[in-house]
Amino acid sequence: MTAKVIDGKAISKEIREGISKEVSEIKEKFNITPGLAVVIVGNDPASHTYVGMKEKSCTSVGMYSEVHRLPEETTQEELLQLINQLNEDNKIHGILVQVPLPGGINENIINSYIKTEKDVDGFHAINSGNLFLGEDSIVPCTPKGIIELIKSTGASISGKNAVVVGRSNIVGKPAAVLLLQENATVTICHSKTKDLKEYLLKADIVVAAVGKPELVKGDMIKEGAIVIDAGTTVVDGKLVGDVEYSKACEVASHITPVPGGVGPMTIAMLLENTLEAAKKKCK
Ligand SMILES: Nc1nc(=O)c2c([nH]1)NC[C@@H]1CN(c3ccc(C(=O)N[C@@H](CCC(=O)O)C(=O)O)cc3)C=[N+]21
Repeated sequence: MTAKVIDGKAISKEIREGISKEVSEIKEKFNITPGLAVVIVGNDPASHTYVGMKEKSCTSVGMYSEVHRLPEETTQEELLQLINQLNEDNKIHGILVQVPLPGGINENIINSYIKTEKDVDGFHAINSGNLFLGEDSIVPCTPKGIIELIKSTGASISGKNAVVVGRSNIVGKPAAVLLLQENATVTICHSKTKDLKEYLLKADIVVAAVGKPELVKGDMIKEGAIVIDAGTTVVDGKLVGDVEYSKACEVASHITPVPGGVGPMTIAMLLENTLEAAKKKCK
């Protein structure tokens, strides 16, 4: 079997075009321009690249974008002050604080200060709690994009064995909850899992989100599985996923490439969440 490539770049482009149309409509009808504020603290080059991409996508669909680049030595107190200011700013419908944050700043405390309706990352405890409960919530961008990519294959998720590798709050855990909501049988594997291969060989759907280059080998994948690779590690200046791509292509039915898979969808979902947040202000 040679896997079909799930083209995240093309799918996200279509989504962005739809968003762009909706942005023009609400500008015209309600005189509201959806606005996103991104906050980044410190000098991590990869994080600055991602933030630059978010800014560019935002303006390309006609949204308002502002980026706050803060120095490494920013205190939690100073960051909270900025969040409060953005919470009160009517131009801003979405606030995203890029993670990881420098040591000394508690991510969960920062996220808890963001107004829940502006929490376009879906990291606030109220949003993650509502997601967990199956209530309406803002859904974290990467996991939301992952579900869309799986659905783009036309396969149904219900009743499938899904294995999520990784248990981060931003990808693994919420991805597992969303898959469960779609009625998959979900297993979460992580660094302490005894025999990763044993679990993976039963998986009809694999979501790899650990950030360990090529941890998931081709021979760990079941014939015909759908493989979603959310890993993005830079190795020798090149972006590498969590899946041994060329080998996995020989067994999977569908697979996402890195780059060009989950990454662009994450940004499309961020725009979608920002648009939704702005639409709540349209009356
Ligand atoms: N509060 C917060 N929210 C996030 O959503 C968030 C974050 N912090 N911290 C870091 C991760 C990472 N992330 C990516 C987004 C897009 C690409 C992306 O579009 N990548 C392109 C290629 C990029 C390249 O070539 O370097 C691709 O995969 O095709 C990657 C990674 C969002 N994150």
